[in-house]
Amino acid sequence: MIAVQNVVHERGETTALDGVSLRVDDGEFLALVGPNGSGKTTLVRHLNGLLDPDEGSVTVDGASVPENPVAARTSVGMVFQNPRDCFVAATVEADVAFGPENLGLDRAEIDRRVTAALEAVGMTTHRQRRIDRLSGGQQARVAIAGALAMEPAHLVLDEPFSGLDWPSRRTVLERLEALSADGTSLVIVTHDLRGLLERVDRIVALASGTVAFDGPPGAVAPRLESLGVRPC
Ligand SMILES: Nc1ncnc2c1ncn2[C@@H]1O[C@H](COP(=O)(O)OP(=O)(O)OP(=O)(O)O)[C@@H](O)[C@H]1O
Repeated sequence: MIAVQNVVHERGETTALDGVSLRVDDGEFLALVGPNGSGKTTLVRHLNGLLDPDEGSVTVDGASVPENPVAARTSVGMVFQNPRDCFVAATVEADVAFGPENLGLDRAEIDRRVTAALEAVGMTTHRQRRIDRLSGGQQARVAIAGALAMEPAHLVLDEPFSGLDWPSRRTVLERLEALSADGTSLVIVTHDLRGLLERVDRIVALASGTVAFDGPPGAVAPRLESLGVRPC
């Protein structure tokens, strides 16, 4: 379980998070929405210790994230908004294998994970290609595959669908839904709820660093426009 309690975070002159509390249970599938600058990226960066709160607490499976950032980075997988900055190897296969290799897994298990992760994002046929020769959308899919291959207990994806075509988006969503059914907790930061409203358990909307809505998708639909989210 991920638990965020009364987190305040100042970024320069801005109070990016102003007393945010949020709980994500194991297996829960949550979409985090809100207008530009509302604090979504700042919030999710607290979940694996990339940022520390000025006030309040963040725990993952009962352990304080600021006190155990290495453990948090293992149990909370993260797909960043700009995947280009995060590749560590030259080819698709080597990049997706990098995380599992660092977990010390044997070759057969690494191969199984790489194969499954590339299949989940529709990139099987690109396995041997150089990442710098891929399109932006293909690179975004490799970044998602890299996180999937870690098989983390919790997975956070910050705007994972920018640049993904509809078939890739649907394939990834189906895989995420299956992961959630198997007990992985999922947080997706997005401006676009297409294909998500019927899949997620909860929507959380931020506005000016505070939680403006936290509830089931059925309850958010009439309020989407006022929450700064495109109605589906
Ligand atoms: N590195 C930084 N230094 C100073 N202020 C920052 C920094 N990063 C973000 N901010 C400020 O913190 C606030 C929250 O930004 P954040 O990136 O968390 O919003 P967001 O909801 O993810 O936005 P978007 O939808 O545009 O990605 C904004 O007012 C932003 O200007």
